[in-house]
Amino acid sequence: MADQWQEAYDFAVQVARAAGAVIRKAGEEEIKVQTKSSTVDLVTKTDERVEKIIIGSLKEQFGEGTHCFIGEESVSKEEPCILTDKPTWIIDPVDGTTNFVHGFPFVAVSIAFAVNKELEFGVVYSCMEDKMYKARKGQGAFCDDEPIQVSDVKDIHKSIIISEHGTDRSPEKVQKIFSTMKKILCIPVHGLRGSGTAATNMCLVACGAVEAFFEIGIHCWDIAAGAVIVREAGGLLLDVDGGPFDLMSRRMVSGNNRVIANRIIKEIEIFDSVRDDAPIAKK
Ligand SMILES: Nc1ncnc2c1ncn2[C@@H]1O[C@H](CO)[C@@H](O)[C@H]1OP(=O)(O)O
Ligand SMILES: [Mg+2]
Repeated sequence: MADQWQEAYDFAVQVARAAGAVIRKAGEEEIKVQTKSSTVDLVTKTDERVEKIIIGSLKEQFGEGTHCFIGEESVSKEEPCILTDKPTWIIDPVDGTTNFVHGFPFVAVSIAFAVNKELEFGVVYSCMEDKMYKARKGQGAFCDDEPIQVSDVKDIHKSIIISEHGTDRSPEKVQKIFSTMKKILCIPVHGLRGSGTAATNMCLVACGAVEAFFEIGIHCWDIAAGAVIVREAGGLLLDVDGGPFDLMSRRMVSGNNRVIANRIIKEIEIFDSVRDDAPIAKK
């Protein structure tokens, strides 16, 4: 059964490419913006439309009842966000919505597939750059069909680290985020970056452009596909406290190796975040 999910993997690549073309076209037209959890948490008709296209194509191909779906826009309409043992697609139709709205050219379609709660493959299409990142468990990671690998830098002083500011603007959280960034910058590292899309950030770790990406507040759909790509490129995933990575925890460090990841973890000021799979009343 080694190739059981090959058809699904190939189909996910096709669907991501088609979704990216829809996003590129929508970016040329007027974009109407709405907000979700706060005034800086943006959503557009394109996010909803592209998610419907992706889930519609997958349901048509693989049947309605057998596969489950966790999609950013469906979850924000209160559909459940629970990972079960069933084959499950985890989808962010437009990762980097703020970038999309502003014309900042990093926007990704992220599609992952998990079975028995284990990620089988991930596809990230960085649609403005037209770069297709993909990985399947045990088969390596690729960008536009070329194998990719994490960087071999072990000296933190020679690293670039990526993170994001998130959408929570409470001064206490912003203070912790900036305090962490200040400490990392002053190690010192070569640089701090942020592309505005978690999925793309993970691909930048996977292809060796940066050494690590960490964030608290991201959701499972932002990082599920990237998680497979980072692992298959030789990198690792950890919790921000150094423990095992938990896809639903909304916390993650992805690094090229443990030396770099551990050094970053030493500086991270952790703040609370409500798990993706928490009961809806708690969110
Ligand atoms: N509350 C949150 N805190 C931190 N990052 C978030 C977030 N909600 C979404 N993100 C994601 O983190 C990156 C930027 O911070 C984007 O990938 C963004 O995804 P989105 O564009 O799909 O919302
Ligand atoms: Mg996202």
